[in-house]
Amino acid sequence: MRRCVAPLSPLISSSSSSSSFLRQAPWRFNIWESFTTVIGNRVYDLPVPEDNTPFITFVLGGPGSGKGTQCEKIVETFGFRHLSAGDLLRREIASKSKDGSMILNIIKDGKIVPSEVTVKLIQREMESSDNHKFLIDGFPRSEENRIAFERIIGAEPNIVVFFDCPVEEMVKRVLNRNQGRVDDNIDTIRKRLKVFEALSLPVINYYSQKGKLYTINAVGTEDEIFEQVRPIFATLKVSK
Ligand SMILES: Nc1ncnc2c1ncn2[C@@H]1O[C@H](COP(=O)(O)OP(=O)(O)OP(=O)(O)O)[C@@H](O)[C@H]1O
Ligand SMILES: Nc1ccn([C@@H]2O[C@H](COP(=O)(O)O)[C@@H](O)[C@H]2O)c(=O)n1
Ligand SMILES: [Mg+2]
Repeated sequence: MRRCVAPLSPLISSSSSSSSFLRQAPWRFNIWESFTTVIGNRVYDLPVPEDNTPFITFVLGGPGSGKGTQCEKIVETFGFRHLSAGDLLRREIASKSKDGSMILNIIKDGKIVPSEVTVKLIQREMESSDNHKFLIDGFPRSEENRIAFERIIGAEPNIVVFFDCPVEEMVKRVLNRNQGRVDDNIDTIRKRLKVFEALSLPVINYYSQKGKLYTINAVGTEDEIFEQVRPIFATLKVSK
């Protein structure tokens, strides 16, 4: 069935905000319809759930590859909810929660926070969200992250988008970011790149083998890169 609806937000927010959807089996999440949605004067095909089942996109890539930048564009164009694992962890530090200082030390060292901590933060955001189309940015960073998500959330990603960027470009972008992040210095960047290669690349390969991976060449202007991203979301249709 195809319907023309505008604006986007009423489509994706729903009256019943059940938190039990996360506990359902992932193979039940495949009932989707395609709607034609008008945003401004442009028309896109969007995946729209028939009910409140989540549509989960993992967004992966090395430090500074442009995940956060492209997620903002996906949110603007396709109305997803953006959950950055790094931002959730930084919020814990800022709120001085019991895990805050442990998280800060790990981030300064470029290492990975225990999976249970990160997944619980993601779970809280997912369960309280009216929007069930999620971009989970910077997660999973390791096989341990991936397995903890499957165990705690009880779901797998529908798709995985990987921003493939050369190391020199990532280093240049991070060093120019200027957002006052404690990990945006050359020593921590080196450590993060090692962690990316040793722990994150195996996860990317895992999703490639499962046929869920979309690889984006992350070199170019932000707009050029988004033109590679756009068709992934514009044509997503999950058949009944
Ligand atoms: N295509 C691009 N060309 C040049 N600079 C870019 C591009 N995309 C993003 N940037 C800039 O590079 C920096 C890193 O981008 P961003 O924060 O989106 O990366 P990230 O993958 O989320 O990194 P991290 O994993 O460290 O959070 C930012 O300052 C951003 O403005
Ligand atoms: N799944 C994750 C994600 C992030 N971290 C820690 O946060 C740092 C910053 O993450 P960004 O995505 O904002 O770059 C990262 O280097 C890790 O220390 C994590 O532990 N687990
Ligand atoms: Mg980021």
